[in-house]
Amino acid sequence: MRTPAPDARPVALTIAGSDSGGGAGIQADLATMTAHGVFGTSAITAVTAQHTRGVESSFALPLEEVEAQIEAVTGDFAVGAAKTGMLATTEIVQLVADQAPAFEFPLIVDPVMVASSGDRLLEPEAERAYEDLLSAATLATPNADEAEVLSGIEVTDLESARDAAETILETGVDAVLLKGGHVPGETVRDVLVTADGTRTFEHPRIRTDATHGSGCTLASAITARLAKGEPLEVAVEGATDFLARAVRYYSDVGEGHGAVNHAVELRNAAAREPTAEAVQAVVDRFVAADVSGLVPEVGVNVVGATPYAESIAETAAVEGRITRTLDGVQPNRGVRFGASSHLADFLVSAREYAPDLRFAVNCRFDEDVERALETLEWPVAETDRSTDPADVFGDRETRPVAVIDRGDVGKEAMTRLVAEEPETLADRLLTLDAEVKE
Ligand SMILES: Cc1ncc(CO)c(N)n1
Repeated sequence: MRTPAPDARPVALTIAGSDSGGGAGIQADLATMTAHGVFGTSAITAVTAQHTRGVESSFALPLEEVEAQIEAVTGDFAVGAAKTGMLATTEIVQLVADQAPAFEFPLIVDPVMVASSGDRLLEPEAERAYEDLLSAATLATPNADEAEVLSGIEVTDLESARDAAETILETGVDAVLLKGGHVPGETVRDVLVTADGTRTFEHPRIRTDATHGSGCTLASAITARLAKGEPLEVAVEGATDFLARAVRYYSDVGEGHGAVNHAVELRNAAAREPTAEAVQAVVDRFVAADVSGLVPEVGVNVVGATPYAESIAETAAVEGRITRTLDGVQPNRGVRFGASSHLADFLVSAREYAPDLRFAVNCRFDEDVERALETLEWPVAETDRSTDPADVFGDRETRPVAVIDRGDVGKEAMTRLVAEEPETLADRLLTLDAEVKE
């Protein structure tokens, strides 16, 4: 028999409703906990028939069954943190409020009242019972509408958000994270208020309605991080960053707006090795074909971004670039993440507007290259220091495959090729090389 190799992980608990649509509720919570390396347990309060367009029906479980689930989990597991989501009825809110003082772990209360589709998920009478539950909680995570219900203060800006959060603190909850997603503006500001003060977490707003599951995902990310032992502010910062990516790279599922992507970080991490291998394969083709004729003074680099890359650290490139040798071209060192600065920065900026672009290579620019590009009739864009990447990559119809920079005093002229796939990138450079040699 084989020796088992147990994997001990922190445990988190979600007390929430089931979303048959998978984006929100228990399904979002468990996926988010898994994505954080935490073992997720659950107590289901209600079953909803739901999809990306709305809630078709909702059925609250008998109180004893909710209680039995919470007791089953807390009586056996070393729960590190718990969260509540949809609690559906006054009785369930009251049940959790009665149990919460005995919890030996932090409790995050996401006071779910209305789904992003506009459908109610809590009976209106239950709103008052939340005060009891909050008195035993570590953190409440209301959105602007829920904060208004809980505090009586309409949240329209930072100041009213702080006022509402401070009013909610009077219930006895240790901290309030008032989420800014529902407050208009180019920047989303989530305000964390505790007895010690206020801290704001800012993210550029993402132009999408695919926010189904965002509240559940944020609260679960905080819960998972607290279960792992992160201090509250660190957990909130990490969780808001996690959600920003989950929204930008949302799951385009269902006929409605889609759902947040709980797996982005996991998938991005898993894509690192294949991305580095793809860059290496492109480099190998350039070495085999000997692209010496296209190598500029500064050398050639090949950069590959993981599918959800937003920083240079998430791009792989040749350390020391590819340079000319006596017989052909050679990479100076291996492929490593964060090895390129210029070309990687170019690719990361392009990805702000063309997020499916994943690979780039730079090469020489001169009259021969310009002539070859004209013959090939590729879409070409021209940039200089002042060009905004939005103008180059913003429109999918006119997206260039080559971007030329004619250079400046002390700055070598350069061609950059981009592609969605590594093979396409290599084909393009080799085609250009052949055309230049014509
Ligand atoms: C089950 C469930 N919980 C929470 C939300 C909030 O989005 C939802 N839509 N469905």
